[in-house]
Amino acid sequence: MRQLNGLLFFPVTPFTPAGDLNLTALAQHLQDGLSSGPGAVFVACGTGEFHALSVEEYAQVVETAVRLTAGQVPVFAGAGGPIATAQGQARVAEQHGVDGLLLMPPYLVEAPHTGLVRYTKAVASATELPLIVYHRGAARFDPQSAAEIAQIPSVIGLKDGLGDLDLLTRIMSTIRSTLAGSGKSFQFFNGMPTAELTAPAYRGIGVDLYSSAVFCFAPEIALDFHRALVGGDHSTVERLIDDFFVPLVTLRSQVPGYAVSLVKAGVRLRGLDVGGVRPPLIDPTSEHVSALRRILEMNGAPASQLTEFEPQSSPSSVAGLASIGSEEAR
Ligand SMILES: O=C([O-])C(=O)C[C@H](O)[C@@H](O)C(=O)[O-]
Repeated sequence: MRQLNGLLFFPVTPFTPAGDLNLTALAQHLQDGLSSGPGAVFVACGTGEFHALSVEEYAQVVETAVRLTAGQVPVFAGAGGPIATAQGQARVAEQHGVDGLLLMPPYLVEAPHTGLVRYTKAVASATELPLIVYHRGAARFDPQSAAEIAQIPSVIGLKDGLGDLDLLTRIMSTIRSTLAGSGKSFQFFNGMPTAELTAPAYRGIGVDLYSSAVFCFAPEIALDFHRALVGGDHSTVERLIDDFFVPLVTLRSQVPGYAVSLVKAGVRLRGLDVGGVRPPLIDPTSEHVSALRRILEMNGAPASQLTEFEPQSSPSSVAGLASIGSEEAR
């Protein structure tokens, strides 16, 4: 397949107020995102609450994404969990015509590198699809094991969500020398939560591609940042980091899981009702949603499109954190 480029769109998965899959809202969300010109669509991944989808829902999300995208850009789908589940997802995604898979880290267990290599090979053996391996959580490779998976013919890339640039530089170097002369091209991705914040640092070690969850709810800001970064417009990069991404990450860091639930709240704030998140994630408190609204407004996100939002949960564990507001949001 052709090399990926541009800004990578990781859509949310909308739910109805009753908590069911909302395919109508998903179609709208995909159309909105596609109209802003992403480089690829990655459905049912972290931002898309991969961990919370049933087998049937996964198939519906993938089918909708492939149909709506209609070949404009490549579509990748998440796959993971128990080997048989990941293999089943890979087959379903392949039947629906996706262009590739993002292999999610295994849950719960910690495994040695040899086990992670075997896991990757087992999923790869079930499909013809190209695979990008997500380097995050329990899936921590060292340079040698990363080079081993890079030699699996269908593995085309590594998406780093660890943020250890020392390790990643050594992994990249080992993969480069391992694949030298093989003719195989291999891509690296910055897959950190709110990847824009670290995008300049990743670019410094040669990783230009990154996933953007912000693209879901503020595509104009995500694209301005991407253009500035690619074009070497340092003052715009710094301005957006200072005025938008740092306040957003400060807010995001208040509660585990906000990397996803704040994104969903952001999509709602911009006018599309994509519902809340499924447990174990929780929706942001109304104070945190107000802080997000302020961050958007201060960065020129049109206020006229902002809609009110009633959070579904305000657990006591976050009540004391609700003070994040005008000061920190600035
Ligand atoms: O699986 C996922 O959704 C991601 O890892 C991508 C996110 O878009 C992340 O990079 C972010 O929050 O910008």
